[in-house]
Amino acid sequence: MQSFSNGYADSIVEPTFIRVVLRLRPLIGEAAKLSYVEDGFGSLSLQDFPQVAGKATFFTDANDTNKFRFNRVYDVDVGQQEICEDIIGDNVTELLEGFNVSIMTFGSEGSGKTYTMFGNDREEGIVQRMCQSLFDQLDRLRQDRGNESTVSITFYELFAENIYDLLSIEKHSNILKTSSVAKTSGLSIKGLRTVSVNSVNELLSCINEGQFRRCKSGSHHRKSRSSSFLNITVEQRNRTEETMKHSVLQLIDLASSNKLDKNLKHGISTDEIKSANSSMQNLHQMIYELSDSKSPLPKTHNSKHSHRTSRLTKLLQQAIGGDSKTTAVMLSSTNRTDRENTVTTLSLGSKLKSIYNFPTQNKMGLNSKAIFDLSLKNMTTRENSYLTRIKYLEDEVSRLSSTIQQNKNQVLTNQYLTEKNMKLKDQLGLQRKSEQTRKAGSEKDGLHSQSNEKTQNEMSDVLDNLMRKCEKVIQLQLRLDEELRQKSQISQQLSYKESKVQALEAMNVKLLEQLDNNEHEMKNVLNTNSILRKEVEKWMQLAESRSQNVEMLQKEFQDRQIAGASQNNLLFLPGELNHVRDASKNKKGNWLFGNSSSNILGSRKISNVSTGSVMTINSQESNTSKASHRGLNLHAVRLPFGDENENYNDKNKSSNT
Ligand SMILES: Nc1ncnc2c1ncn2[C@@H]1O[C@H](COP(=O)(O)OP(=O)(O)OP(=O)(O)O)[C@@H](O)[C@H]1O
Repeated sequence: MQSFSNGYADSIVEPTFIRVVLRLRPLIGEAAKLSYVEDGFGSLSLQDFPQVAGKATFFTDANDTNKFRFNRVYDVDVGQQEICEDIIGDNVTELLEGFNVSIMTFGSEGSGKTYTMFGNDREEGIVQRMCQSLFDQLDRLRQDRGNESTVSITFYELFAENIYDLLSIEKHSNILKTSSVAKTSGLSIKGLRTVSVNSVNELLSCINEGQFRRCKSGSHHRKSRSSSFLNITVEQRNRTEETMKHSVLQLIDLASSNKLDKNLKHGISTDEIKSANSSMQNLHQMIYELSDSKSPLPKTHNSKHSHRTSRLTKLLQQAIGGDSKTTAVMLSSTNRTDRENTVTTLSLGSKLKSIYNFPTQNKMGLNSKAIFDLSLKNMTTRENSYLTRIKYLEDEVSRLSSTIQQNKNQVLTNQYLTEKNMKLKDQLGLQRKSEQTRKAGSEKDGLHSQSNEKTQNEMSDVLDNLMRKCEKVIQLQLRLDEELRQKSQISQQLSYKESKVQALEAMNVKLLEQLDNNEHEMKNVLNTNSILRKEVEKWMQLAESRSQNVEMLQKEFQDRQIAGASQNNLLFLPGELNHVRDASKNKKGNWLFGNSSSNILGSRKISNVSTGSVMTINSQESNTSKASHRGLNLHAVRLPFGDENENYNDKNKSSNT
């Protein structure tokens, strides 16, 4: 490879081909797919494409007509991250070594140029990833080698051969003036804003601002036909090594390469369509010319001439055939209906791949004259940018001061009118008084002429009229005051009532809470009651069954006692009790009757007898005793219930013993 000097001491120029990669865009919806074969070595063959409209010039190789060669082909299924990282590759490192770097996207409408360069809401593009990598590496160089660096950017778009500043501080950016640089066949843009940034966030927010302005500046076709140029300038100084590096990263999102039909409506004027089409045509032509030139010599007469045809080609002077390390990203559709555009893109890509660039390492000794020239140039650019900003701010200040002045004048006029009004009122009062005095005087004297009297009468009428009006105004004012007072009273009452309503509502809430509590307690009591009721029923059933048992036992006992008595020959004289002493202590029961000799005479159920176990009644005292029983003691024994029987048996036993 031949080397050339670029004019700076120690700078080496190494001619190198532009790196060209191809990204195939996935199909949208149900579109029919172009059949192609990617051989894995950067060659793409279109299978169903023998020729397009006879444009054999599109083919890269006369013997191998369908083959287009690239440095790499990314098929439809390769993701954004992998593509971006591969494209960025060593570019940031080379930039920081002092080489200018250019990356440009190229393709027809909707092929994914902006998506690949700037990404979208969900995925970052080349720009974001490169900016991050740039600041990461600058940080590392500062820490490891003590490099001091400054980063500044310009961001503009070219639409229909007009340049607009995307970082302009004006709301609507104007067309910027340009002048050709004879030496380099490049373009100098006047009044372009340069912004210095200190962090990746500052840089990205500037870029987002510009990109937002570009997308919002008009119809989709306007954006599609515009090319954006993002230039990031990096300056690094190393005081230990006494070197300085200066490099520019150019990120170019080119306008769509397909022609726009000027007979259709696109939301842009016919002139603009014409200009955009011819601008793109010039670029295609330049690419063909440069690729045909087999000479690796930089800046030949031909190459300079090729760049001069339009502003677009002049702006691409550094990237195509210039001093940049350039990567061209060709974006292509795989849709069968886009075949013609695809072939154009593939052909241009193949052509670009055969163009020489002449990357130069811009590294200088710190004491060299070049560094001062460069610093001077940078300072001039910055000064221009500051001057533009200062001018804008001055305009703003003067606009605001004139608004303030207008407001001030208005206030002064108001003050003046109020004062004048007051004076007139005073004058009116004085005139009225003097008129009254004069009237009184003239009545006294009777010397006034009739005409004077008439004038005076008229004046006095006018004055009266005015006074009446004034009085009316005063009355109206008073009425207004009164109404206002009433309104304020009503509003006070209303607020009082509102507060009362609020208090009542609060009370209501409390009462409802209490009611809830009571209901809850009531439920608890009812539950307890039902449990108790069940208990009582259980106990009653138990009592019932016991009383049945007792009755059975009692009966058994009675039967046994009678049987026992007959066995022991116990004899009772038959008797009858009908005498009751204490009714409250009486109990129903079966009683045995007998005489003092313990003979059971009989058993009888009686209703009213004392609960005492044994009653002894002298039959002689009894009113009801029968004659046959007189002189005998009658014993009556109540047969006890249940457990009472046992006591009785015990007693009986003890009395027997
Ligand atoms: N490889 C891809 N994968 C997924 N979506 C893509 C791809 N390429 C492009 N798109 C989507 O297609 C749409 C058009 O892409 P983009 O705007 O990047 O195209 P363009 O070439 O810049 O178009 P134009 O020149 O008209 O401005 C966008 O919504 C984008 O997100």
